[in-house]
Amino acid sequence: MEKVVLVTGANSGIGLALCERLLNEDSQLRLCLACRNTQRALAARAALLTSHPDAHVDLLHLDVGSVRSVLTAAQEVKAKYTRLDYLYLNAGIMPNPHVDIKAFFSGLFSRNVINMFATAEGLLTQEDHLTSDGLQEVFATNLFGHFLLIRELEPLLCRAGHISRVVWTSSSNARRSAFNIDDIQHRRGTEPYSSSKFASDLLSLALNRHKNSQGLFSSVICPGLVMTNLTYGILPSFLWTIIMPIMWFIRIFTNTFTLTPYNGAEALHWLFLQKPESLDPRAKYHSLTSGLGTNYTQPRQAKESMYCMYKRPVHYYQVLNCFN
Ligand SMILES: NC(=O)C1=CN([C@@H]2O[C@H](COP(=O)(O)OP(=O)(O)OC[C@H]3O[C@@H](n4cnc5c(N)ncnc54)[C@H](OP(=O)(O)O)[C@@H]3O)[C@@H](O)[C@H]2O)C=CC1
Ligand SMILES: CC(C)CCC[C@@H](C)[C@H]1CC[C@H]2C3=CC[C@H]4[C@H](C)C(=O)CC[C@]4(C)[C@H]3CC[C@]12C
Repeated sequence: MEKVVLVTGANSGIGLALCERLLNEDSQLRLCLACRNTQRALAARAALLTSHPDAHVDLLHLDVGSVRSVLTAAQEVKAKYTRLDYLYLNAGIMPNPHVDIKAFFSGLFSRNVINMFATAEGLLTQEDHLTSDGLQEVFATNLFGHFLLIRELEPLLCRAGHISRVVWTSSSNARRSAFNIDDIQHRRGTEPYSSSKFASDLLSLALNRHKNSQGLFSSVICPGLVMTNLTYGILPSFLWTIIMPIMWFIRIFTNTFTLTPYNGAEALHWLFLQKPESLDPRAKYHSLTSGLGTNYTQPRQAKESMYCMYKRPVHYYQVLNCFN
């Protein structure tokens, strides 16, 4: 049977670009687009079939922010497929973002300017709210729904004699200081996005520790700064019109400014081609684009502070397991 690949948040941005790239790589794939909005999912499927008329593209209704939806979708996947080779955990949100304009202008004239553009450190806060399950929405969507999905799909992901891969779309905005193991939903802070992305890095480490022996391998990537619905939602559109030429100019000097979804999907695509044994479970794989527009993937080791947390991933995994 053909390889089966499931992508969450596949109807736009980096997820959709990844699907296009995977089909360019292997037109025999069985691709499952897991999306919450049926109309947008149908449009994405139609776009993929226009460029790959013979492709197998299935749709799965999945709202990763809803526990019930994840459980139902997982049942459907188990009933439909006998294998699952790649699970791309890409859906993500950054609701009600606020840019600290003062921090932006002081960063602009500091030595930290490149880092500020690459990571948005100290620039962005969000207003989170509760889902109908009573969870913080960013935690539920970016992390917990995906954790639950992996757990429910274990019969397909952890099979004797078979290798499966989980790939998280994390971010360079993931910050250890935004994460608190005693407040894993980030109820008390203003940087739920940073917290949820750091948590996905931590969970990936934990998954490797727990599941490699059962044939499941997890990796995290950072797509760089990509212009998608998520980024466009951060500023009013007229501001983006003014800023965009500057962004393309900075791109010449800054390889993390991947800018297009195609470029941003580079590391996701690259991981698809790698053998899991050759990967570093502690690295984050970055999509990068050179000034001349060449795409490449580079592993970057987590900071020392992450290693200090190296015992914590297991603890975090246990906390999540007890969560529901
Ligand atoms: N753009 C960037 O610069 C960066 C993005 N990322 C990460 O990349 C990933 C993809 O984002 P990007 O392509 O930029 O943005 P998009 O907004 O284009 O894509 C996000 C996707 O996630 C889906 N999604 C959101 N919430 C849910 C949900 N509850 N259930 C199912 N699907 C959902 C969206 O569906 P819908 O259309 O229904 O909203 C959409 O398909 C995210 O995890 C983001 O955090 C990381 C670093 C940088
Ligand atoms: C106040 C304006 C004149 C200028 C504001 C610029 C900002 C809107 C952008 C500067 C840096 C950008 C980002 C950096 C990192 C991204 C990160 C890796 C991610 O996961 C999601 C998107 C970013 C936060 C992105 C968003 C726009 C900026 C903050």
